[in-house]
Amino acid sequence: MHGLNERQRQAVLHVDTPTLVLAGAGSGKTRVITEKIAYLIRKHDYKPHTIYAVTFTNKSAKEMKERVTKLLKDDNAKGLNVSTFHNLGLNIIRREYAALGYKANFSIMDATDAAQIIKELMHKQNVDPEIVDGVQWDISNWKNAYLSPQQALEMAQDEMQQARALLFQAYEKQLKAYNAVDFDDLIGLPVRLFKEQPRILDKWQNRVRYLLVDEYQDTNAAQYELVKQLVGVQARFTVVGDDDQSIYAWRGAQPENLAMLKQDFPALELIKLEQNYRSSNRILQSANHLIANNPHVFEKSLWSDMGMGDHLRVIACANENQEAERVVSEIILHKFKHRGKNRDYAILYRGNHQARLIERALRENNLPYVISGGKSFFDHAEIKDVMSYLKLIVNPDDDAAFLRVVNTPRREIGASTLEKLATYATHRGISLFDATQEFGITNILSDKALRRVQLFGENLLKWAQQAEAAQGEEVTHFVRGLIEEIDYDNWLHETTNSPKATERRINNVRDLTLWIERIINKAQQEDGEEKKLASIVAHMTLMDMMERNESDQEHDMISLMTLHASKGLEFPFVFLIGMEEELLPHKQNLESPGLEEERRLAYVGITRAKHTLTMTYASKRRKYGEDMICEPSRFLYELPEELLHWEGKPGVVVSQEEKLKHGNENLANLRSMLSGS
Ligand SMILES: Nc1ncnc2c1ncn2[C@@H]1O[C@H](COP(=O)(O)OP(=O)(O)OP(=O)(O)O)[C@@H](O)[C@H]1O
Ligand SMILES: [Mg+2]
Repeated sequence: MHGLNERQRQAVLHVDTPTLVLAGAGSGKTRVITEKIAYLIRKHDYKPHTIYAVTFTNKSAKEMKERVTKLLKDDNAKGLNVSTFHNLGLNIIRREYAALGYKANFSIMDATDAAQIIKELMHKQNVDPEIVDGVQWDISNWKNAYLSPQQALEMAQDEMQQARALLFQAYEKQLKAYNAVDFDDLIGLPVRLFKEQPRILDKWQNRVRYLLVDEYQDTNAAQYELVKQLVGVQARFTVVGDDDQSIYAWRGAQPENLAMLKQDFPALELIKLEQNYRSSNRILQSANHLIANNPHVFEKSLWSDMGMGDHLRVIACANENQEAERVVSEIILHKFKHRGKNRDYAILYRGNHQARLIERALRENNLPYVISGGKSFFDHAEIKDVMSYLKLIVNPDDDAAFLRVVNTPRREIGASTLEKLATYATHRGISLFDATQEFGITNILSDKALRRVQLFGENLLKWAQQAEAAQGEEVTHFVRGLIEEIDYDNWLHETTNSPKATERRINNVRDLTLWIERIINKAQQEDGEEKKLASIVAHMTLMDMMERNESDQEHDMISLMTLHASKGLEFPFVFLIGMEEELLPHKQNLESPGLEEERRLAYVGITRAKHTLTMTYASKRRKYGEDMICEPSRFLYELPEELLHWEGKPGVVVSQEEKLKHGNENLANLRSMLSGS
């Protein structure tokens, strides 16, 4: 615990009473969690596998495990459970699937899969899409509030709500038939199971001897329930959070959970941290000043002994192109002056679409970058195809996967054949895959169709058997063999417009197999485990772009990410772009309580910076094919004037001349530095 301040030490030392650390950004909350895990293992003889820590992203889970391993040096941190809430839920379901009425190799449906299922259900049941617009959202909310379809139906107040609740019911039935769970189920199912079967809960309470939760302010009702269940009356837990950083209300997060803790656990020890170890005082004071505009559950005051630091810069740009160029030229210059590493720089923005121009500018200047939390790797059609094959091979009940791959590549199995097959399967209560294996279909399909369906079925069966037999490296061989056998590269050639796009897609598929290989090797090296396809598929479904890039991140690259994805991270030099009305705050959140959430988002962004923070806004921005005049964000005016340095005036479009002048200055600067070095 060397180097912790007094309050942090207290937070680590409280082992017998539940502990809440409530503190602002950069005050060492995450640090408390890692130190506490090490302390529990060292001084309280906790076995690592009895400690469970929950973090917000896969990336931070990985980082936390590494930090603890380092802290423990020779002591063994093997078996320590650090994961996201969703991964924790998945682990519970993996062990308890039978009690939940699932078969071992259940599939996990992501949001796109779920949307597809809902679309098909609407079509099947002839529901007017307009009536149920946004129903996926409702379903997610119901699940996060752990309401059953029955309860949703009872609560419905008009026909429209009824229609939605009925769709929810059908959706749940469909998932079950596919032996599949969706993302919300990963939390919801364990919660329900623990409610209904106290003996299983007992077992888990024994397994989870100590629970730690980071970024607690972003837990939703279901996640809080899971925490309460797991800790039980023993209440051995530590949670850390910052209500000012709650940015997931739109996903059901309830910052009130912070206040609820005191009610639910009267013995709760509340510890506040006030020293910030991350940012210069100018950055810190600006952040404090901004967030003071929000109503507060708990008052906090942060200080730092990192010196005043530079002024925060606000740069006016003529338009979004100039903004991108300017940010990139600032980075080039700064890197040169300070011999900065690429990885010291982060460019943060409100929405993913803002990354495009920045990316282009970075590429043009040969600056390596990595985007976190952008369009998921899994959203690419080719990745969906291959993953669907793998899912289906692992879980033959996954009809959604079956339908995706049955004609990819083309097998000439037509819509009417599929419909007959589906009717047959529904009638007999079996999956499409199973139906292909049955003799009964000979009576309903034409000879030609039958042959094709049976051939596909035989192949599936063969692959399923091969996959079942394979472990470790054999799994990689199997996946490569499969892609070759279905001649997938060729299919991409045939169906993709440009050679360049084809190449990109083939590379994506290659990346996927390389990634599978990495997962297998890692499991072998770290835990001596020979992975099977089923666990690899489950593991991968839970990952996001962030984790895929995890190995890249260790390389020297500039980070690009949304404000949401930046939570918990820190960078020496931060650029916050698009500081404009209707962008940040987002145009759909211009009024309370959305506006407060936007302000917290800005607060999160500002507090990522250690040494410098540069904010930019454009006076004009192209939206929907039109140039729109933009106003600087109101949040800029909520920062203390004396700590800012404005470059260019608000609302004044920078002329071509000025732009040129600036460009020339930059060049001249660079030249003089080059000649000086
Ligand atoms: N006692 C300490 N002495 C020196 N450095 C510290 C101390 N505590 C934390 N730090 C450092 O301060 C930085 C911020 O810590 P940490 O990430 O744990 O803060 P946090 O409260 O979790 O922030 P956030 O709210 O953004 O998640 C880290 O670089 C950490 O190593
Ligand atoms: Mg943190």
